[in-house]
Amino acid sequence: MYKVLTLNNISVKGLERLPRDRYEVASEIAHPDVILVRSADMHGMEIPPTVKAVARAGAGVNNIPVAELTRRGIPVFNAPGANANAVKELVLAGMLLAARNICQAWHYVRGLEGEEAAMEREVEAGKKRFRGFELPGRTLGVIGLGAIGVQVANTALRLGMKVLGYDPQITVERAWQLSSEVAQAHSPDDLVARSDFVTLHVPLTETTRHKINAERLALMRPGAVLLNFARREIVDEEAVLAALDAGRLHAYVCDFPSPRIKDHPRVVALPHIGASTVEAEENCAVMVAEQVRDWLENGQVRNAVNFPEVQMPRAAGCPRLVVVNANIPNMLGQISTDLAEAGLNIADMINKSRGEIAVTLVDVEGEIPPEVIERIGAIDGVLSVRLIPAAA
Ligand SMILES: NC(=O)c1ccc[n+]([C@@H]2O[C@H](COP(=O)([O-])OP(=O)(O)OC[C@H]3O[C@@H](n4cnc5c(N)ncnc54)[C@H](O)[C@@H]3O)[C@@H](O)[C@H]2O)c1
Ligand SMILES: O=C(O)CC[C@@H](O)C(=O)O
Repeated sequence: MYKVLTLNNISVKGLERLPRDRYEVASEIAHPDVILVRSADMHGMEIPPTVKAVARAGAGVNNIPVAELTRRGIPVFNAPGANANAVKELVLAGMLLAARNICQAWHYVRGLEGEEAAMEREVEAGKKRFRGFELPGRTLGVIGLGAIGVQVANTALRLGMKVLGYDPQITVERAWQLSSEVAQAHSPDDLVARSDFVTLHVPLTETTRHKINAERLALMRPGAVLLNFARREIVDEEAVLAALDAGRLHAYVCDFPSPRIKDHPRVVALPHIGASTVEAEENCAVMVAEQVRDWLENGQVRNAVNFPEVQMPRAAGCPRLVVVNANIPNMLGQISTDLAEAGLNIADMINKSRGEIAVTLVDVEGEIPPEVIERIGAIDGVLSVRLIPAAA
């Protein structure tokens, strides 16, 4: 029985992919094999030695100690693209909220008092304060052209906007998806200087922390709108408040409230609901549940942020060894020598590496005695070795 610890609410649709006869899932469970998480902060958490995988039912993994888990030979899975449409829709809503001053106007109306005729007079008198602007012809700058950024860029074009993009590490897959009408910005400075709206879709890393700071805000067009549905720390909040107060920035729309920004009249801060749709929660949970299951039951890796992709069909009737090892010379040689010395024949084998980690799958003809597994586990550089019984 595999034990799965959930640190946040995970959609039932995903959990249903883990059959109850083989998986026990709970928010409190000793000796977990897997941890399923959304936004809970795992930095500083003691991660038990039984853990064989951590899975983020979402995109960002900045709440997970990925480097430490990599050193321990534990894959961290996520769900690339599974919540991208949900975030895209909220970004579009955010552009309209800012362009038409919708939150401020709504707030104004909720403060109105009195009888119908008086209220009508106040409405007509007050509405000029909320005059906005339209999207067609305006320029949207998208920083980060991954799953979300590409969808935001392509949809903005369909709304009649001009779109600039910046992503020096765009993948081939995303480049194929991106409309050829999206113009390339030469740098973040170039992008912010030429945009009426700037939207951020990069992961939080040391490189992206405070990507939008006072210097960059000073380059933005007067009256521009900044949207941040990526992570709070990508923006320097103090600098944003100063730009709003100076009238440079028209609005800051984000998914990350903090005490210092949430009440500013030109800030719209939502409670991290970018991925909070039924569809996105299901997509993410289903994707990571299936990936975790494939890892535990077949040793195959899909969508891990720290492990190589590894796929090998099961050889009929053969148990499988799953070895996680350091990406150094002669690991395969030592593993196959141990098997050969035990008189075991290898039916199929694959070895894939990424950075400091390699994964080796070996399908072996016949039973593998525990002492052979122990010997492989003791090879210098092997981080873990698991035996998966022959597929039924
Ligand atoms: N608000 C929410 O609920 C919510 C939901 C999903 C994702 N997110 C956040 O949005 C981020 C992006 O999500 P995604 O699914 O598009 O991820 P993704 O991995 O598909 O795309 C990220 C893109 O950013 C690019 N990038 C990285 N560093 C960059 C830099 N310095 N400059 C320009 N581009 C850079 C990468 O090349 C990649 O193409 C996530 O990491 C997460 O933090 C928030
Ligand atoms: O799980 C959530 O609700 C937020 C997810 C989002 O921040 C992500 O990075 O995918």
